[in-house]
Order: sequence, then structure tokens, then C-alpha cells
Amino acid sequence: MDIGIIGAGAIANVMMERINHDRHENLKVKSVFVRNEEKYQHLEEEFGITLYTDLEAFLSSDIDIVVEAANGEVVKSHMPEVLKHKDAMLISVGALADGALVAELMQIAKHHDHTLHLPSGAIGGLDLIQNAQSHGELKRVRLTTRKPAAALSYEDLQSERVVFDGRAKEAITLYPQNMNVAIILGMAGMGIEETEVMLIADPNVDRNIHHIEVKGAFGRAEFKVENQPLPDNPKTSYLAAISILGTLERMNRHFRIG
Ligand SMILES: NC(=O)C1=CN([C@@H]2O[C@H](COP(=O)(O)OP(=O)(O)OC[C@H]3O[C@@H](n4cnc5c(N)ncnc54)[C@H](O)[C@@H]3O)[C@@H](O)[C@H]2O)C=CC1
Ligand SMILES: O=C([O-])CC(=O)C(=O)O
Repeated sequence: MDIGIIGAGAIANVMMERINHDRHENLKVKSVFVRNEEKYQHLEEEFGITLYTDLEAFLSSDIDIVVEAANGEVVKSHMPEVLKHKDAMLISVGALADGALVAELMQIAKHHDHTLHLPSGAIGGLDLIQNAQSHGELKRVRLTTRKPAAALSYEDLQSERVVFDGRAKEAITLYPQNMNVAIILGMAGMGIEETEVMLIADPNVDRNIHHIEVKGAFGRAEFKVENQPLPDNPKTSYLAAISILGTLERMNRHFRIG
């Protein structure tokens, strides 16, 4: 499968390393859409990709799927056009807190017979949560995220501080680069207005920790992910990048788990 990526930051670099540098059996990153071609010129030689600054030319290149790894604004401005031409995947799922955008993307995907894939990002357990919700039988979903204080721009904090306590919908508005997980959790389960979220800045941790608690007719579940941050962008967990790889790898399988 030939891949086009929008963005050339921390997640895009892990993808190019794992796919092109490590010579993945079935995947290849062919095209990368950036704003500043000069800044990213070195990537062409390093990973054998072609850079594009024109969306139409990028979408006309020889790719099967477009992966967004940029930010929520890019999802809003570019994803409707992308989905008209290609299957797509997006990691800045926080943009989907906008119900009108979700409706537009669904309509375009259906009309053009394309699929929009939403990887689980920096968390897991979304299979369980979707199953538990399939008859509207979830009672409570709560996410407690703990990040290094510096990643949340609290450089001088001496002890942990709750910086947000509310619902997923508001969390992503206040922390668009840190609360994408709250939105995918909400979309998989009870919705972004019902999903409870607490965000803690902690000067004593060096990982991005997500603790998820779920209650429903099935019983209860609890899981905790202690994520290694990416050196290029400590706000972002390594797991978010490899959730894209895993989703791409599973797309064309004849046996599917979960
Ligand atoms: N779903 C999840 O669980 C997670 C999602 N994320 C999200 O993933 C996205 C990417 O994360 P990182 O790679 O760490 O960010 P990053 O900041 O390292 O890279 C983003 C790249 O996108 C580029 N970009 C911005 N606007 C662009 C445009 N109009 N056209 C082309 N490129 C553009 C930037 O120049 C930058 O190189 C962010 O939105 C982040 O919040 C991050 C972690 C977890
Ligand atoms: O990478 C993480 O641990 C979570 C994150 O930044 C997000 O959900 O936006």
C-alpha cells in the first residue's frame, strides 16, 4: 500500500523510519505534503519520498491512502477534499469534536465510497468500549491523563496539579494537542459530552499516562497506559505513531481480530 502523509513532524518521522527506512514488507510512504518544501528537502533523500506543497498534486500522486499527521486545523481545511479522492486516516481526532465536520466527512466518504480510519492513538481498549456501548449499555467512561508538567507548559510546578476536570468536548478545546485521546474515547463510547476527563500536570512523571475506567451492563473495566513520549515532541506518545502503523497493517487482512 502506497501512503501519502500530511505533515512532517514527530509522528510522520516515526512512520517514515518504521516503514521506509526499515523497508516494510507491504507499506511504503511515497508522498509527503508540507507547507515549506525547503525545510523538509532532506527527507526526499533520507526516505525516498516526494514532497508536495500543492494539495491537488499531492492527491494526484501515486498513493492509495492519505494519513493526516499535522493538526486539527488541517483536518478541517484539507480532509473534506482528501476524502473526495482517497481513503484516509487521521490522528488529530480532536477536530472531530465538531459535529458538523463529522457529518460532512461521513457524507463525503459515503458519496465517494471512501473510508476514514480513526486509529486508537495513544490509548487502547476501544474494542471493548465499542462492544459495551453497542446497545447503549455503557454507564460511565472516565479518563484521567497525567502528563509531565513541562509537556503542558507548567515548567516551574513543584507538585501535581489538576489543570482540567470536566467533559471531553471542553478538554479538547482547551488542550488541542493533548486531549485527542479524550475525543476518540468519547466517539467510541458514550459521546464527547458524557465522557469524563481529568488532566493532571505532574512534575514527577516522565511518561504520558492515560487511566481509563469504564462501567456498563457488561461489568467494569480499567486500564492504564504509561506511554513513552516521542523525543521530537514530548506531548505526543510513541504509541500514537505506531497505532497508525498497526491500523495500516490490519487494513487488508483477511483475518481480523477485534
Ligand atoms: N490521537 C491521538 O491519540 C494523538 C494525536 N496527536 C496529534 O497528532 C498530530 C501530530 O502530532 P505530532 O507529529 O506530534 O506533531 P508535530 O507538531 O511534531 O508535527 C506536526 C507537523 O504538521 C505540520 N503542519 C502543520 N500545518 C500543516 C499544513 N497546513 N500542511 C502541512 N503540514 C502542516 C507542522 O509543520 C509539523 O511538522 C497533532 O495534531 C497531535 O495533537 C498526538 C498524540 C496522540
Ligand atoms: O500522546 C498522548 O499521550 C496523548 C495526546 O497527546 C493526545 O491525545 O493529544
